Amino acid sequence: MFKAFIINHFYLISTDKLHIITQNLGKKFRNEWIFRNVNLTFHAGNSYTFTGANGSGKSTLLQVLSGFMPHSEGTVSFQDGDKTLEVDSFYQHISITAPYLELIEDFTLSELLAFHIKFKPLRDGLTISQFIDFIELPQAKNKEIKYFSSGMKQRVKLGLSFLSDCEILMLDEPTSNLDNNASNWYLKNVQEYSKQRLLFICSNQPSEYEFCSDIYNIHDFKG
Ligand SMILES: Nc1ncnc2c1ncn2[C@@H]1O[C@H](COP(=O)(O)OP(=O)(O)OP(=O)(O)O)[C@@H](O)[C@H]1O
Repeated sequence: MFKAFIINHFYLISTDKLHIITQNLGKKFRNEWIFRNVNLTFHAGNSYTFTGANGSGKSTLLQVLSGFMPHSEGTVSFQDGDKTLEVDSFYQHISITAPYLELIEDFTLSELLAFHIKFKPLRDGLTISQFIDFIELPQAKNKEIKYFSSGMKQRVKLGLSFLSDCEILMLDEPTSNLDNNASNWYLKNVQEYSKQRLLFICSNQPSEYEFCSDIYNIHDFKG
């Protein structure tokens, strides 16, 4: 019993390092509140999904949490142990895959990755060539991104989230444009590469988040 407590205690310490806390967080566009009174704490080592109808505010909440979009009331803070991080530094800890975030179309895949790793290195010292094998696109390494299919682009975006060396993954509609094979590739890797990290998913497809521990419906934050 005591041992279990100790193990649990250490588990909590080791996964609790980075966390995000929201207090009375709200966002409105003009006079329309998209969400209000969001009081949640998100811990590294856990996965969280936001569901809700089209236009309900999933992507908006994700962007507010990331610090990319300003909120209208309340607070969102990143805690690294006892330290509170500046909002300007949030991005260093996050990798986002979302339909509204575009890849640089004029680069080849190899050029894009060389550019990316100047800002966010890959985990475990992975090389560009290993990354390209991971996303299973070796034949496209010298092809310009503008000639990629939408599913190929989605693999690149997901690969960058899975393999970038950062603690927080934010995946908005992660399997959009993916065929069955690629959706299975996503499901296998999202579980593998979210271990010990903080994972957020915005989705209306249960198959994308079936493994997720905490699921929130945006409609619960309308009042
Ligand atoms: N920059 C903006 N200015 C004004 N309204 C916006 C802006 N961005 C989003 N909205 C509105 O906020 C609401 C929530 O949009 P959001 O994209 O967050 O929804 P969503 O739940 O992610 O939708 P979907 O499932 O279709 O992706 C929508 O009514 C949208 O029109």
